[in-house]
Amino acid sequence: MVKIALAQINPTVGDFVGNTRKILEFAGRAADAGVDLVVFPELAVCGYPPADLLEKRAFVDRAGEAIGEIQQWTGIAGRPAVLCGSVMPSGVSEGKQVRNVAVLMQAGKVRAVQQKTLLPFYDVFDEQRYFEPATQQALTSIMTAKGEVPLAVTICEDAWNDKGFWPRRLYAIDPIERLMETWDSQPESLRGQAKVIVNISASPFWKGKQQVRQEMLAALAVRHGAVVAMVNQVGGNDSLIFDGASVVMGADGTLIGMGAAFVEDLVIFETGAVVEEPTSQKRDVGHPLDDIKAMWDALVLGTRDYVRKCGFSKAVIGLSGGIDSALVAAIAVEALGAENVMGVGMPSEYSSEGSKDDARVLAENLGVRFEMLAIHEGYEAYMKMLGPLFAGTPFGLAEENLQARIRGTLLMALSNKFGALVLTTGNKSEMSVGYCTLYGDMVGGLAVIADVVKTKVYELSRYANREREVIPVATLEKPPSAELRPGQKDTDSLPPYEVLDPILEAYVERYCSAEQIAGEQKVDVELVRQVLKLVERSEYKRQQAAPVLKVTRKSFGMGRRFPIAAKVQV
Ligand SMILES: Nc1ncnc2c1ncn2[C@@H]1O[C@H](COP(=O)(O)OP(=O)(O)OC[C@H]2O[C@@H]([n+]3cccc(C(=O)O)c3)[C@H](O)[C@@H]2O)[C@@H](O)[C@H]1O
Ligand SMILES: Nc1ncnc2c1ncn2[C@@H]1O[C@H](COP(=O)(O)OP(=O)(O)OP(=O)(O)O)[C@@H](O)[C@H]1O
Ligand SMILES: NC(=O)CC[C@H](N)C(=O)O
Repeated sequence: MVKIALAQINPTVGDFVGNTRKILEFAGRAADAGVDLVVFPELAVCGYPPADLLEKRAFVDRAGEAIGEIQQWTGIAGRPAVLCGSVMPSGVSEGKQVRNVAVLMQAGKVRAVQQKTLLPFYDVFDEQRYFEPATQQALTSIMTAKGEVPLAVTICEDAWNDKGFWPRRLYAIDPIERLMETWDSQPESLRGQAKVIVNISASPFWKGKQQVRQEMLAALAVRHGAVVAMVNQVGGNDSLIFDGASVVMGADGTLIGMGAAFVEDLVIFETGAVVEEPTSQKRDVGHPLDDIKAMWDALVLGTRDYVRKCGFSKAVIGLSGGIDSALVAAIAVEALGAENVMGVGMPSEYSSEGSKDDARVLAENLGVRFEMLAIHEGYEAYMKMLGPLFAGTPFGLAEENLQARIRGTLLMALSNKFGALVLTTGNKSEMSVGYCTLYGDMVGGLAVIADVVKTKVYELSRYANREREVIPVATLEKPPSAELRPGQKDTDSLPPYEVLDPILEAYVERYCSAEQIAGEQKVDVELVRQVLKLVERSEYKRQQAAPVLKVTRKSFGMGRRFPIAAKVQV
């Protein structure tokens, strides 16, 4: 019988002092609950993903010092063992300098160090760039009042290669299978005990991911007849949002415990020869996972953590009266508080009265400060300067984009003056086809909804209105328009979003061909090709864009790398 706590914490990358303090605080709470072992996520002492910070020797040394402090904490009698993710020198003369490890500490000593075996290298992950993989796995154990309890310790991706679950596996090795084989060759006294697989993770969110994790861990539990306990990091680190939602699976594959999603949590469960009910929260267990709610919560957490971990508390947003800026403002208010969000209306001569009113009503509904800065005079001044060069040319994109750029300049001026981060409002549909202006509406520090296609922007906006009308109905109902020339509508340049979005999802997220998409969506292949050409032609914009909060399997940014100066056939 062993009592284990999963400490689902929100570390900040590189903040060894703050992270260690948090680890010891959670360890203390777990100790008060009388657990034998408290488990922290992958790389908990330094935060995940540390990226090229791992190449700095001082960074790795500081991780060692943090582990030393935690080890010391376990030295006081009656305190639980601690299993914690860290980085350590690999000590090999050939190969990578560092290793990604789970360190088991008890009674003031390091009892075991298990190195990560499977290093993910796809999408947003780049672990093979830094870490030396483990070549072997060993069972470990902790001492409890009732004797020695064996444990199979793994690190995140180590659990993601089960042959029974994945139709095509990425790696030839299955560390869990190896550990379970070792289990069966243990001395009789240990072999008789319930099998426990502990997985320390930093597993970022995307829509549908919680379901995949639960199904995968359930499959592992059943195949090996083991309790599987996965502790996940929580919090936003740049583009990645970690949802927590740590999981305890019974040996029969039923979900017996789960951490709350998108907040820190401590999940405590007991297990022995017979799996018992967890003693901790059973929140979320058995509830259907709602994609829109999960995306909303993810965007709120991602925005809050990005702004705060970058040292800001306030945000400024251009409010056009349109749906994108309205949604971003609603997310920002939930993330930062209304008192920390400022909305700015910047009408031009092409802005409709309705749009100006909608922006004001939105700000009132949200309770945020709202200022109006008309851009007409500034626009006239620019046109006067450019007059000699533009003489004789028709009004066109240059003049349209100038309006967006004046707005961008004003927002950045407000940011500089008042120390508020500019939140950029472009959605994934626009970012895909390049329907946005460089140094104009693309300015800003964080692209909050650039992984949300326009049709989902509407769904999220309706979710924002779940309790009361926050986003004005007029904003939800009017046809999308950039209002950069008289009577402009998005559909002048693009197919309707109901047609466009499925094409984009198929191409951007699943890499389907034009023919596949045309067949799948029952649309003209030439229309599909036109859209795909826009996507290919606007890669340069995406590579200059602010970091995008990732909420789908394939978002723009570090997990989707395409050349710019290339000739791509679609
Ligand atoms: N390969 C490359 N690498 C680096 N830079 C490259 C480039 N190709 C062009 N460029 C540069 O980019 C410029 C063109 O890009 P850019 O100036 O941004 O503008 P552009 O893409 O020509 O126009 C912006 C489009 O977005 C629409 N818009 C704007 C604002 C808001 C919204 C909305 O609904 O939210 C829509 C607008 O109606 C228009 O259709 C070129 O003049 C050139 O300087
Ligand atoms: N009149 C305006 N006042 C303030 N900000 C504006 C104005 N027009 C555009 N912006 C800013 O530029 C962004 C791009 O807006 P635009 O209206 O061109 O396109 P959109 O994609 O329809 O966005 P939205 O749905 O927010 O209107 C807006 O989200 C907003 O942040
Ligand atoms: N940190 C990791 O090893 C993460 C990889 C894992 N497949 C996940 O997405 O959860």
